[in-house]
Amino acid sequence: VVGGEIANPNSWPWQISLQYKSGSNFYHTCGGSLVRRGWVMTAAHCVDGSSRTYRVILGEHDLNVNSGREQIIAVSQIYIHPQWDSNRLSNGYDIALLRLSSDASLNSYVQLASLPPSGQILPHNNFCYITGWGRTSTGGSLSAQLKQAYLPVVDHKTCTSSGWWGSTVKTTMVCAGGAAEAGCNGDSGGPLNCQVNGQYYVHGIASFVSGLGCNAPQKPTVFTRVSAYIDWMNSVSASR
Ligand SMILES: CC(C)C[C@H](NC(=O)C(F)(F)F)C(=O)N[N@@+](C)(CC(=O)Nc1ccc(C(C)C)cc1)Cc1ccccc1
Repeated sequence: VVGGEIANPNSWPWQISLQYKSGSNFYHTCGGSLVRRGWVMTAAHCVDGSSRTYRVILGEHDLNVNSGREQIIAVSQIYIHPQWDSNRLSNGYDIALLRLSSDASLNSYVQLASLPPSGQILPHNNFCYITGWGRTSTGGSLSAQLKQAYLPVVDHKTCTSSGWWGSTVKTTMVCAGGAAEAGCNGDSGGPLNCQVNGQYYVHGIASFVSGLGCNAPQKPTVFTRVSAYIDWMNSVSASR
């Protein structure tokens, strides 16, 4: 997250750290959201095509400190959207569901995300926050502690205009930010937390930022629009 501030610990209790194993260590690679006690929602590009071993950490705040609030659970199965194509990021479908090897325990540090109603489109400037442990500047380092940044929604009409993202952005995506604050590598898969009627809903999954810079002008952070994939998620997690 570029800009913004360190979040109050566990104030986004559905945020998870997705980590992959390399050698005998695990490394943070993406964010994600706990959507059911045994299911995490993240970006397809986070778990693409690799035969890696993944785990999720719930109740996390500082990646380098064990607070005792963390729950570390292995990923037992990965369900990537069937129309996802890693060579066609601009087609969308950048969404995946991770089945956990055991159910998370819900408490004040670990809670389920609220998902929006199917098809819901938020208005321009809707109040949202991005959260994550991603780079704190373009080419910078990851943040050890969870960060948050105010990222208001940029409507589709603005986001797809010339000078902005143009036709790269589809209606199955949500744009947010476009000023000094932005998502960056390592925030991928994490939530865009949007306030609707005083409650936070995970309305986006961090998908991509400009290759010119995480907070390049007129290139807001682009998220997978969660409300476009409610039926798919229900079909996957219902039967398993
Ligand atoms: C892994 C890629 C596919 C997605 C990755 N996503 C993120 O970093 C996210 F925003 F989700 F946190 C990203 O944007 N990676 N970049 C590497 C940029 C990138 O790949 N962006 C991008 C944008 C559009 C497209 C397609 C839709 C034209 C492909 C890649 C980050 C970056 C930005 C500036 C300098 C250095 C690194």
